[in-house]
Amino acid sequence: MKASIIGTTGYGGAELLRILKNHPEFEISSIHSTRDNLAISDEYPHLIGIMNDQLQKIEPEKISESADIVFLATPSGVSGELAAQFVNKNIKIVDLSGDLRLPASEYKQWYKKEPTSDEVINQAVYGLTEWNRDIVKDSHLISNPGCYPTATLLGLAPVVVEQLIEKDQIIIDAKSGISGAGRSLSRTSSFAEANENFTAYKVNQHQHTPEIEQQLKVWNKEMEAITFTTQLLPITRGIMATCYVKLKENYSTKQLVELYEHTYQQSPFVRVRPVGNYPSVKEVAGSNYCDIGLHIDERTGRMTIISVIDNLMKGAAGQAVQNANLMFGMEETTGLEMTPLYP
Ligand SMILES: NC(=O)C1=CN([C@@H]2O[C@H](COP(=O)(O)OP(=O)(O)OC[C@H]3O[C@@H](n4cnc5c(N)ncnc54)[C@H](OP(=O)(O)O)[C@@H]3O)[C@@H](O)[C@H]2O)C=CC1
Ligand SMILES: CC(=O)N[C@@H](CCC(=O)OP(=O)(O)O)C(=O)O
Repeated sequence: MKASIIGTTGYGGAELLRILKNHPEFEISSIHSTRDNLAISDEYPHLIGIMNDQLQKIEPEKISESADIVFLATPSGVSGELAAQFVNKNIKIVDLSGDLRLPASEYKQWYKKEPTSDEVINQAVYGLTEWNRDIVKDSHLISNPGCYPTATLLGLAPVVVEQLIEKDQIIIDAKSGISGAGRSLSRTSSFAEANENFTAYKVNQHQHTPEIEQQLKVWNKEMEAITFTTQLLPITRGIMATCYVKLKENYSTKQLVELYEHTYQQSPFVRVRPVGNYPSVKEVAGSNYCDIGLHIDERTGRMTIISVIDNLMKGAAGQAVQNANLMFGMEETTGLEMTPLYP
């Protein structure tokens, strides 16, 4: 199967290259950039001797004639326009941006950008793979989830689906490594500002808030607004979402660990930790795993759920390929069974 990548020079694009270069079924047929005078190894010297392909112009007509799938690793605001140019062509599409995840009116409110048309958005299937395998398989257009929503939703799903928690008491304390902000330079992600620092940002205003709420409502339409805080960790990769929920009845930690194990027993990329064991971001770095640990505080009736992913893998390119695998009838693990890079 032939795959093209647009936005190749970004971090998500580079991670797609790393995965697809070693994928047994996908072959990278073309890589694209707005700067088509470069070879990818000019932009990324770590690829010298591995991949020296020339970056090409972004020409949807040509790409859809030569590839079976295109990955849009482009910024929000750009991806939607590109998706609109591919949807009626004979090519499958996986978009890594936020452009297709929300209805147009809500997108405008949270992203403060012009949305693409509802006609395109409505064709997209939300690619939270573990919960949407059946619709992902039959889709031609995938809206890949955001990095924070992936960690958060996989952590919350079992207790929301089983309706074990209060509908208006979810608090999510989330932290991301700096690669989550992409490769462009900015003051907040510069070394001097981020190193040995720890900063909260977009408090109660993060664009992933409605994406999380929307999916919680799919699982249980009674669910109400969440409290969501995002923070910048001085590490390169990794997200930890610590979720606090209020249980409706008394359960032991062991009972809920068993529920999580049961829920995810057919999900090779979700690893539930045993009682008393909590994951760290390093333990999933470079891999497509989402590791989840949990504990119930019997004094307060609250449960703490700790969910970690690598933002560039399960939070972006890894999940994108997981979805692409299903779209072409492959095992979802194909080309994605990397062991985490440790230490
Ligand atoms: N980083 C992460 O952890 C995650 C990222 N995402 C999403 O994935 C997408 C890619 O993210 P990331 O790789 O981090 O971002 P980067 O900023 O690192 O890269 C984005 C790339 O998009 C290309 N681009 C920029 N403007 C345009 C344009 N007008 N037309 C076409 N291409 C353009 C650029 O390539 P060039 O200059 O070569 O054209 C750039 O390298 C974003 O939508 C992001 O929100 C989702 C989950 C996690
Ligand atoms: C650390 C950091 O800055 N992360 C980014 C994640 C952006 C992202 O993934 O954007 P989408 O909305 O397109 O998914 C942020 O919090 O905005």
